[in-house]
Amino acid sequence: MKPSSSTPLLRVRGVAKRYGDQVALHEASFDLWPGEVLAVVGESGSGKTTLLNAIAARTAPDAGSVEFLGRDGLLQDVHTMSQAQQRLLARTDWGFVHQNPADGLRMDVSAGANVGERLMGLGERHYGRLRCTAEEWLQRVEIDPIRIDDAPRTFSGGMRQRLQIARNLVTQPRLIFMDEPTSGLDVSVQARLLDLMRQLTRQMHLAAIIVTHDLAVARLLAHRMMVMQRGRVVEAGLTDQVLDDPQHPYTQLLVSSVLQP
Ligand SMILES: Nc1ncnc2c1ncn2[C@@H]1O[C@H](COP(=O)(O)OP(=O)(O)OP(=O)(O)O)[C@@H](O)[C@H]1O
Repeated sequence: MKPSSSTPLLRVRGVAKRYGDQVALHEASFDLWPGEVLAVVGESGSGKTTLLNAIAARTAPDAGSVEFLGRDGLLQDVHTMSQAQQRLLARTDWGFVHQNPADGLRMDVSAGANVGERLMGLGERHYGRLRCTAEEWLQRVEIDPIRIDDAPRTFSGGMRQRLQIARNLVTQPRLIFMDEPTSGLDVSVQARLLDLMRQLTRQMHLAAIIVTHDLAVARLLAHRMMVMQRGRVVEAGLTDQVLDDPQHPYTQLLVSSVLQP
């Protein structure tokens, strides 16, 4: 398809997934624009992670299409590309921040190597440049560069998450997927991480899809949100509009349960 100013970064149409008899995801469709942050919210088991994994080509959907706007300006279906193309996308234009940092980091190699690895994957071999870029990125995510040779298993939970973000952003991706990036962290650590994520997405004009069960995360980070219940998108819209004036009874319940003391 030819690019135009009305071409989204990501075009998702009718994506569906079942596990055996169980429908985990009914047809989901949406567009995501460059620099836009979309939150996917809903209770446990509502299909958020299934949707995220289907979009990020981590699992194959049973139906539907996911098209991504390449640097050549063309939309390409990520599920019909070769595995080599998918891998290239995953380590260049896309990032994936896991809920558990151990799934996204190499816990026993140095922080510097964790950040430099994606650059090396793109052909950078100059040790001095790799180290310098890793130091810059540690600083950007508020990790003291003095820790560059330490392994993430010696880091706190918040530091590990920030390192995961640095590792993903070093290749200047255009889209980042995040699966419950702040859950399991102390409230003050969460607040700092959210602040950092907001700052980086804005500075880098980075689009993001963030799966969260926490409406406060959506409120703080997302331009738009989608609410899921039992595998269906039941409401979607601008974040403030959805949270301040929820239309669907399930969204109303979610919002009111947060407001209750
Ligand atoms: N690999 C799998 N095999 C079988 N069923 C699965 C698998 N993955 C997910 N499911 C089922 O699909 C449904 C949606 O799960 P999913 O993990 O997408 O929900 P979720 O909203 O991300 O939940 P949570 O917030 O708990 O991670 C659930 O009923 C789940 O049990």
